[in-house]
Order: sequence, then C-alpha cells, then structure tokens
Amino acid sequence: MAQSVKVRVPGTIANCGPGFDTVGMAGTIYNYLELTLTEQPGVCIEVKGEGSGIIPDNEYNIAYQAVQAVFREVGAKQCGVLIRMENSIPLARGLGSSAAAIVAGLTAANALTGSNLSMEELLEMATRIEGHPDNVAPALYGGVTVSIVACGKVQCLRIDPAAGFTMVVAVPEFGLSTKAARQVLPKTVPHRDAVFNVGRAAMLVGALCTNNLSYFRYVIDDRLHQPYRQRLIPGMQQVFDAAVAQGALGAAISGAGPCLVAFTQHSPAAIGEAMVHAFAENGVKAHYLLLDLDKSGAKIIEDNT
Ligand SMILES: Nc1ncnc2c1ncn2[C@@H]1O[C@H](COP(=O)(O)OP(=O)(O)O)[C@@H](O)[C@H]1O
Ligand SMILES: N[C@@H](CCOP(=O)(O)O)C(=O)O
Repeated sequence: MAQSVKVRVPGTIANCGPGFDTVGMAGTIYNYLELTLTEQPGVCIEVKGEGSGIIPDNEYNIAYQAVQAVFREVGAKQCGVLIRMENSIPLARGLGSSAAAIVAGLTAANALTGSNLSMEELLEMATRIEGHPDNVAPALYGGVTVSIVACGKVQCLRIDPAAGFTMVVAVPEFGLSTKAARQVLPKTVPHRDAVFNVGRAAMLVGALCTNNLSYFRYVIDDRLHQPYRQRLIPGMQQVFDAAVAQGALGAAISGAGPCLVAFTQHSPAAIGEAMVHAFAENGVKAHYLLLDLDKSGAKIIEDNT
C-alpha cells in the first residue's frame, strides 16, 4: 500500500503592526495537504478550493518544492509523489498562503521520511524558501511567534497569550502579491521611524506576555511598511478607523495585505461589518472572517506510513 500522510496548516497574520518580518500569529483558517509516495516517477498535484486553476500543478508548485527540499536534505531516494491540496486560505491576501504551502510540504515530507528533521531545522528550511520567518514560524508552531535571524540561524520564541482575542479580517476581492507589496518598501527609513517601531514592537510582545491587551491601542501602529503600502490598499485608514470606532483594540495590515485585521475581545461581527462597509465606501468589495488564535500549528491528521 502506498505510504501517505495528511497535514493541516493554519493561515497566519504577519507583522501585526510594528513587528515587520518578525511577529506572526496563527489563525483558525486552514489548508490541508495529503502527500503520497508513488511507484511511478514524477509529480501529480490536485488542488481544490482556493487557488484551484491558479496554483501550479507541476514542479513549480511551492509545496512540491518544499517536499523535494526535505528529500534532498535527508537523502531520501527519489520517487514519484501525489499531492492533494484542499485550500481555505485565500492567495495573495496576506494570510500566509504561501507559508502554509511551504510548511505543509516540509511537514508531510518529513513525516514520510522518518521525521529526521527537527522543528528548528524545518523552520530554517521554511524561512529559506519563504524569505522571511514571520509567517512560516506561526504556521509551523501555532500561537504567536517572534522570530529573527541571528548568528546565521532563525531564532524563534512562541507566546501563548492567556487572554483570548479575535482577529477580525476584512478580505478585499482584489489580490496583492507579497512580492509586489515588498517592492514598494524603502531601502532606508528615518531614525525616528525606526525608534517608533522598536518601542511598539517591544511593547506589543510585552502586552501579549503580560495579558495587557489594552496596550494594543498604543502599539498596533507602524512606520516601516504600512505608510508605503497604504496606496496599494484603497480605504486602509478608513477601515482601521471604523474598526477602532466599533471597539477594536487596534487594526493593521495583515501580512503584506490587502487583508486588514482588527484585534478585539468584544463585538467581532459588528467590527467586521464596519470594516466591510468602510471598504465599500472606498469602492472595494470585501467580506470578513472571524479567526481565533490557532495553537496547534502544522498538524499531521492522517498517517499511513
Ligand atoms: N496554497 C498554495 N499552494 C501552492 N502555492 C502557493 C499557495 N499559496 C501561494 N502560493 C504561491 O506562492 C507565491 C506567493 O504567493 P502570494 O499569494 O504572494 O503569497 P501569500 O498568499 O502568502 O500572500 C505565488 O507564486 C503562489 O503561486
Ligand atoms: N513580513 C511580510 C509578511 C508577508 O505576509 P503574507 O501573508 O502577505 O505573505 C511582509 O510584510 O512582506
């Protein structure tokens, strides 16, 4: 019987305001990937849900590339693979779709080749493929993660905030690739803007660790990426203002956008409606999602090894 595993990986909300390329949160929206080793060589990829007809179904598929990276790393004999993807995470919206695909491929291939790679090694590989750790870390570990590259390695701390909160995500109809949203960022920023973010990123992490979520109102802000991406997301500030006026603790771009996320402990649906209405007033059709913090990260849900 062919060996196979099925993994579930959460979507992620990166940056969270001041934590550019560092802070990330896993949300309760999931992609599923089933990886089967086949006798006949080659790759067969089936995609259902988000990205069907768009995501490459050949060797250019980023999940397949992650699978191959594990096979090379552990010296597994080359064989054919069948990949079945069932996606709920929308592409090019800033919900970590590419990160989920990479982590799913790495996790499934590792499980099928004897689980020789540690979580730290998988994080290292995922970061190398994605290019930054703030999505792949929470996709792998779950919860809230703070990640940096130091001494040539990814260092990651996971936070499990005791205080619960909801992430209200306004999802516009248009897409924005992470690559395009990174191209508009400046090479340098004024020293005062760097100081602005350092303090807020530190206090964001502190607020999560000490369950002082009321501090979100002061720290969910940014001068390193949001001001430059605002022109790519019509109505961004109006959506932020509408969320806070409806009681949100704070609002930010989700990842590289165009999704916008509001953090709240009350009235999530009312906040979602207000965000969608504010987008509509700026000519943007959108819907909203209510996500809780996922605490599992990448999870093997079927194992036929
Ligand atoms: N679920 C997925 N499965 C396979 N490839 C994906 C998936 N999501 C995104 N990708 C690929 O990753 C690349 C970056 O996608 P993008 O949409 O910009 O990232 P994100 O969705 O994380 O914002 C694109 O080339 C896209 O084809
Ligand atoms: N720090 C990155 C986060 C990208 O997140 P994604 O969900 O849009 O892939 C950035 O802001 O570019």
